[in-house]
Amino acid sequence: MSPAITDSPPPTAPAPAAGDGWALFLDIDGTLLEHHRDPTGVVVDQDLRDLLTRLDRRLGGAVAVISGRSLASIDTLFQPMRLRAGGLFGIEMRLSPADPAVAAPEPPALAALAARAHAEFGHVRSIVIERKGPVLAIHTGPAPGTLDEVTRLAKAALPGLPPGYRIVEGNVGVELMPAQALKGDAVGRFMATEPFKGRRPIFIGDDVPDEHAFESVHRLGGVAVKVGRPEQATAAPYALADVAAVRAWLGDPQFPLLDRLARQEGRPLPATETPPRLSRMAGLM
Ligand SMILES: O=P(O)(O)OC[C@H]1O[C@H](O[C@H]2O[C@H](CO)[C@@H](O)[C@H](O)[C@H]2O)[C@H](O)[C@@H](O)[C@@H]1O
Repeated sequence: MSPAITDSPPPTAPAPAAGDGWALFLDIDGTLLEHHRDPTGVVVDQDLRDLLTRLDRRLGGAVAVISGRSLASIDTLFQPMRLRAGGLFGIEMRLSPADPAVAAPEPPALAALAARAHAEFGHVRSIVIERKGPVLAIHTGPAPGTLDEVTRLAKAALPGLPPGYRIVEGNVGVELMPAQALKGDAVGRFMATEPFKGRRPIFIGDDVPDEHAFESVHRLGGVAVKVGRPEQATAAPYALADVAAVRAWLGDPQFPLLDRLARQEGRPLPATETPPRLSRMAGLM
């Protein structure tokens, strides 16, 4: 943790400059990008590339995406950019932008489950089966009832998968993943390396796997921000309404929350001082 941030500044001290002492971790789908029925249908616009480039420069390179997508998928989306990234919930790590995207292998039992899912659900238009090596996603979208059926199939297959596999039920589907697929661990690995080391992490995410990262940044003295779905329980004490709000907040040249948090170190923000675009989740702080 950065001494410059953990040592509360005296009340009269100026707020630290926006780029000092912070590291930024961003989920992709539902946080930086609006959802699309087909995972390959989302498009990264030039504004987002420019925003990430500016943030990276401002935070001295301490910016990474932590996603359920594979590194190859992240590279395809953001090309020609090469981001620091934790892909497949941290199974595929790229700690430095110079590192290549190395794909993790698919266990045979998971390939067999993917084939079964295709046989059972391949005809359902709303269902998309995404094979990502050691992680299998079955996206159900908003179709009523299909989530239950898909979850039943995944649960029945679980005992046949390698030890440690688990099912994560997300907002619009299920993902089967090995034990080491934990976004919080990916954050921890970045935080142990330059240029993240000694900084204070911020994680912004919208879905169930992001909760592990929220808890991780809390342990590291950081800040967790949940996007959307205010009705869901979350470990994140801060909230942004949607993708547009995330991008507007990240794009604000003043970084208002960061400066304010630094001034308020160790004390919750009074409700009246909550910045307008970033609201605290009711009852969580
Ligand atoms: O951790 P994230 O960056 O949020 O990635 C989570 C999953 O995102 C993608 O799936 C989700 O978004 C798709 C595009 O909007 C949508 O079609 C799908 O229903 C959502 O589940 C991605 O395809 C997955 O591999 C990620 O695990």
